[in-house]
Amino acid sequence: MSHLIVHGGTPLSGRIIPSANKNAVLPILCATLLTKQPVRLRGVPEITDVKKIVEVFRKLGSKVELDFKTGILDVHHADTHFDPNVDRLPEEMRSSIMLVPGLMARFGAARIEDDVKGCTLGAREIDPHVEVFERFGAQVERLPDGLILRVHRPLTANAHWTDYASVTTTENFVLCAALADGVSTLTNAASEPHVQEFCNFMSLLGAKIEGHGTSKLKITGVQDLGGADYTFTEDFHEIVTFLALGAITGGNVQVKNGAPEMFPLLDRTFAKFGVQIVHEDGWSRCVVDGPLKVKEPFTRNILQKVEAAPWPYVPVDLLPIFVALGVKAEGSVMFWNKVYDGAMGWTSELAKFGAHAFLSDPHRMITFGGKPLSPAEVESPYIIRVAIALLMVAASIPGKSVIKNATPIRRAHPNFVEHIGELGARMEWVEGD
Ligand SMILES: CC(=O)N[C@H]1[C@@H](OP(=O)(O)OP(=O)(O)OC[C@H]2O[C@@H](n3ccc(=O)[nH]c3=O)[C@H](O)[C@@H]2O)O[C@H](CO)[C@@H](O)[C@@H]1O
Ligand SMILES: C=C(OP(=O)(O)O)C(=O)O
Repeated sequence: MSHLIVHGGTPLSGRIIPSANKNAVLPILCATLLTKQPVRLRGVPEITDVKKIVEVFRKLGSKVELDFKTGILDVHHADTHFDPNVDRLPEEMRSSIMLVPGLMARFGAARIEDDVKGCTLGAREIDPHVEVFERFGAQVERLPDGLILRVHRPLTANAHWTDYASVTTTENFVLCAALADGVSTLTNAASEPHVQEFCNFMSLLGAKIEGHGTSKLKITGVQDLGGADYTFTEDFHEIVTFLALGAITGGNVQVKNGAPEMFPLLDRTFAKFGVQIVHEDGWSRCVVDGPLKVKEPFTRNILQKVEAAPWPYVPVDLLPIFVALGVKAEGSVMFWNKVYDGAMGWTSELAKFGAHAFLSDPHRMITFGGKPLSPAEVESPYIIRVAIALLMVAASIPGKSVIKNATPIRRAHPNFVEHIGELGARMEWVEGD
């Protein structure tokens, strides 16, 4: 287990270039299984989830050359083999489930391990995925530790309408439909920036997708997909995180941002905490004027609030980042996670800093910010962005804090500590129990 020692109190300032978005990189890596042509990916981040997928590709006989220094990954699934009774897929990461379509399309069989749950955010169902696989013709067999899926190829095109806009279910639908026989449609598709990036990559491989970025996708199956040379775009999660780190420490951070058109709601959310975000010439910067202060709503007797839900709402993965600002900013804010039922239970860790955060119910938390904070030893749940939020609070308090079990950060953010060190952050990893 890795812990982070944070020496807080230094305003973070400077320019920083974000990495690629884990939630775009992983489905794109899984998509490469659908083609027998070589694929080159550029800007691949050095994160543990990427390493796990690459390891499984190598075990299955695919050729992978990966250099994290240049960020270039060459993958060629030419001599790939798979036996669902022998081969296992990576666990403790949600993206594992997106290896299923490639395996089904190539080998007519795939597995889902029971532990494809990823961050401990609450219920993370596999049923919407299984329904998609069944729609494409899969027969499902229950094992003690997972599922085996068998299917005749090519997969059968279909029209499907999901219960809710699920990110990885949408990606799995597109992966299955790309090589299916006929035209498939998905209603209630997810449209997060990483889903859009994934669809762009699929189109580059030769998939025929209409409706990118909307809630209805139409995919016309093709016989084969080709190769590609693709460069990842900047991760909007990292952009928001770096800007928020600048704001919470009273610094001045500028982040490269090639897609400011994705930011209007995020900018307004920052403004609720008294933080102005300025986008200029491909860069975004945070501007703070004195201590953070919550913007009072005009409506009397209601709380300021941040509602997180599937895109185009504020993404649930960014909610903890705004909670950290809520702890710091003077005033009260209600945070509402409309997606997960177990993502808000870390108020007790915030209290160790002296923060006042109240868990109203499994989906809602209220911060009463601006209380005096002091350094503390806190423990992160297995949730990437909560580890970061705790780090943010610690970075804003003069003195030494410890974030125990901060390892999940390494699942999504390459060399995070070194990276923000360039902005003046003073932190180090230590190994322990
Ligand atoms: C690898 C990857 O891309 N992971 C992301 C992906 O996970 P993932 O694709 O697993 O998330 P889903 O969009 O499927 O939602 C996860 C869970 O939330 C619940 N749910 C979701 C939406 C909804 O309207 N109602 C509802 O109940 C369900 O229990 C569901 O199982 O999207 C999540 C939501 O943006 C992010 O937190 C994860 O970082
Ligand atoms: C929750 C996340 O990832 P996963 O779905 O892989 O757990 C995340 O990226 O914040």
